[in-house]
Amino acid sequence: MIKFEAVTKRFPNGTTAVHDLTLEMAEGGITVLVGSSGCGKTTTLRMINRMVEPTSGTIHVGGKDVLAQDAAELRRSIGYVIQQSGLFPHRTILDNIATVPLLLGWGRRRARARAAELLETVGLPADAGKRYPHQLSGGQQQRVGVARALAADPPVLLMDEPFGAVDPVVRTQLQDELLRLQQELGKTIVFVTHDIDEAVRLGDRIAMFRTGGHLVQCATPAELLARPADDFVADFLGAERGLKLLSLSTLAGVPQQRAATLRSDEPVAAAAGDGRWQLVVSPKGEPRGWLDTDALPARGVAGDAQLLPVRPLRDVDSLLSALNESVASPAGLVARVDADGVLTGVSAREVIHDKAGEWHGSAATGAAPAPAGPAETAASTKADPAATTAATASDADSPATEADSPQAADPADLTATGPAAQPAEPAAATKTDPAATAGPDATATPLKGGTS
Ligand SMILES: Nc1ncnc2c1ncn2[C@@H]1O[C@H](COP(=O)(O)OP(=O)(O)OP(=O)(O)O)[C@@H](O)[C@H]1O
Repeated sequence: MIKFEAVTKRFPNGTTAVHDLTLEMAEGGITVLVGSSGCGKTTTLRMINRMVEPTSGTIHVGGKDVLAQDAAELRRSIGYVIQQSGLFPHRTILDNIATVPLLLGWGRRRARARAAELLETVGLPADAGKRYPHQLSGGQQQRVGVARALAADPPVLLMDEPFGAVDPVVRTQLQDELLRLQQELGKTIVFVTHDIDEAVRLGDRIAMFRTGGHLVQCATPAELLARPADDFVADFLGAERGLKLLSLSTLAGVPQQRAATLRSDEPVAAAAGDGRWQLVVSPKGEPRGWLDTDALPARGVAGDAQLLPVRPLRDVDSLLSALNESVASPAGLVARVDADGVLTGVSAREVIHDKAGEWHGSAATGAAPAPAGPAETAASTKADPAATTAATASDADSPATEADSPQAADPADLTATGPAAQPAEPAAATKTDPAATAGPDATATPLKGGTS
């Protein structure tokens, strides 16, 4: 969908921001550009919609040379989302979202109807449409920024650190939303971030740059983590890259075994001889907590206060979560539940660790990763709901396979003159210059799912 061929960008002050870049970005995928500050990510992104003109080389979008197209038209046809959302402060949310359709001459009624539809798409309530940007939280504003970029249904979205200014919780929510939307819409997305975790979570492919605008490696997240091209990439990925790799596989292929359970909503009487750790479940079968029977007087009665916390995981949860939980679990067992939260079995720490090692090995050798689909955990993994006790923790080894700012531009100017009136590359324009990033065309044009 997007093809860079021998592209170089040298700014008038002599800085080479991008050096001889040849890179292809697949249709319908998320390509994440990562690298340390000043390595040319934003410049690369902005050359796609000609907010920055390449010094040499060619860029094709959808088979067409961008330099052969009208710059303003090109910008309106490509979604663009920036860090500070770049909303117009004196325009309502609906009008902000409707900006590009209006510029494209859709007519007010149709443009607003589309804007209202998009509010819902990005998970905002309908009444948010009447508000002004300052009346929304930062995270909500970013959603509006995404909605605005999607307004004219562009095939390509450019996203420049769109979630950089929100707290980690909101950031994760926005990433989830983006992945959900991407499954629905299948856009070609180019996403800039300096956060490698974000890149691993979102990217189908990750392009890593180093200072001077050099592309060092472009690969899938698993390839990158398992086989970094050089020390620079390995350092950037960090000492925990082996663990990060585990975030890319799920628990689905990990064998389960039946759990020693006690079914009760009430304080429970621990039965002797059932092993040290028992999982107390509700009458419906939802895990409530671990019970250490050794800590009880013989045949003693346990109240909720004696239950140790359990954090059950589903098949879609990552191996990383499983490893983490297996370490945290007092029993060394991970409780597994189905989509309704009902216990299906437990997996032992050792089993999870082995699976993690296998996954790492296959990624490192480039072998196709074992499919981690739910099929591997057959329904037979379910513990018998009628059972109050079954295997004990000591059975763990058994192979239980049963188991930019709004001030940027005056909206009036926008509608009057259209984005085309803005120079593609304003003097001294940098990505922190709101006027450069949130100009009408900027707004006119600037959004993959994962396991937890
Ligand atoms: N308009 C400009 N004029 C001169 N130099 C520029 C201009 N825009 C960017 N640069 C320089 O080009 C290099 C690449 O900048 P760019 O913004 O593309 O990097 P980046 O990887 O996106 O950085 P960051 O992660 O800090 O946002 C930097 O050295 C920057 O100072």
